Amino acid sequence: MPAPFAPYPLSRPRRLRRTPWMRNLVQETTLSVSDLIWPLFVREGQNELEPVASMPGVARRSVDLIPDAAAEAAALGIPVIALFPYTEPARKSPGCEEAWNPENLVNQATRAVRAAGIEIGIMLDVALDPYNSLGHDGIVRDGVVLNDESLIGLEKQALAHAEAGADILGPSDMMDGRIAHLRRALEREGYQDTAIMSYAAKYASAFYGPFRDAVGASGALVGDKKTYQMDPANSDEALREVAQDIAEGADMVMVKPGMPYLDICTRVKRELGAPTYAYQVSGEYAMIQAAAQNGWIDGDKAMMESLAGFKRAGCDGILSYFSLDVAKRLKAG
Ligand SMILES: NCC(=O)CCC(=O)O
Ligand SMILES: [Mg+2]
Repeated sequence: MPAPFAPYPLSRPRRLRRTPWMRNLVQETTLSVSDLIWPLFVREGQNELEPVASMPGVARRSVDLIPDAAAEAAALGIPVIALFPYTEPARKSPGCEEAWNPENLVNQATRAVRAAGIEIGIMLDVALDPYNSLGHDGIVRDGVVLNDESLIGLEKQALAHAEAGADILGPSDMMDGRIAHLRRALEREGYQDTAIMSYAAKYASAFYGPFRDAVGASGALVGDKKTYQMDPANSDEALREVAQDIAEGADMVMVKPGMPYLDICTRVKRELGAPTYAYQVSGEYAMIQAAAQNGWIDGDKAMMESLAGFKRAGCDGILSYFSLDVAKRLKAG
């Protein structure tokens, strides 16, 4: 039989796929528990564990339950948890003052984890949307999301989070100049060791829907976020955004969402070489869970494959709602 292409039969790629040990030997990337950041939702009350309907398997926990979740993550080797608040509507305002309340939910939860002596990193978002009655990440006046005025609030929020004990701040607001502004404030106030993981290339995406449900922001948002989050059509612009945040003092950078933007992850890692993370956002999680619940895909396998994709694309780590399940699977081997 004639060879269908020149190297065959000298090259038979299937040789390297014959057995599990051979497949392990030639595996190019590995997903490890140390790649994972686990987002958790915090709510008011005592001993409350409230499922989020649009995110099967995800719940909002009252502050008192956060240390147990953190301890479980730490025991599995997950390096970082990220805390997000479900803010009661009565605590939201156009001025977003709850964002820098030392006693807001994420600050309380951070202190509770610290008080319990759990060895795990804590990341807190810096953005005004969970606290804004208008649902936007910055201060709104006459229908416009104001850039420089928003930085003043973001600075107060960042300092309150650093004071509460956050190890990593995640500015997710996409205002221009926020990283330099926050970095200077942190230096000035003595928080020089507080790391910044910038949501540097954050797209105006339809995949955030379930998250807004989880934090109670779905009803609040007036209009859309296209004047500050990026156009999904753009790639070079992401490189400029990320380079700017690194120059302004970001220690780590993030691409968000994840799966539809793996090309951006690859470019950012290759061209800028910074510690690069992807956020596998709520809509990506919900798609996999919904299909799995319908029996249309094997949810566990799809979960592991989706995270392997981030590593192959060049990411150093992933924020994923699957983190706990992934860590358990990796431990089981
Ligand atoms: N700043 C954090 C998010 O906006 C998360 C979005 C999502 O999971 O859909
Ligand atoms: Mg920017």
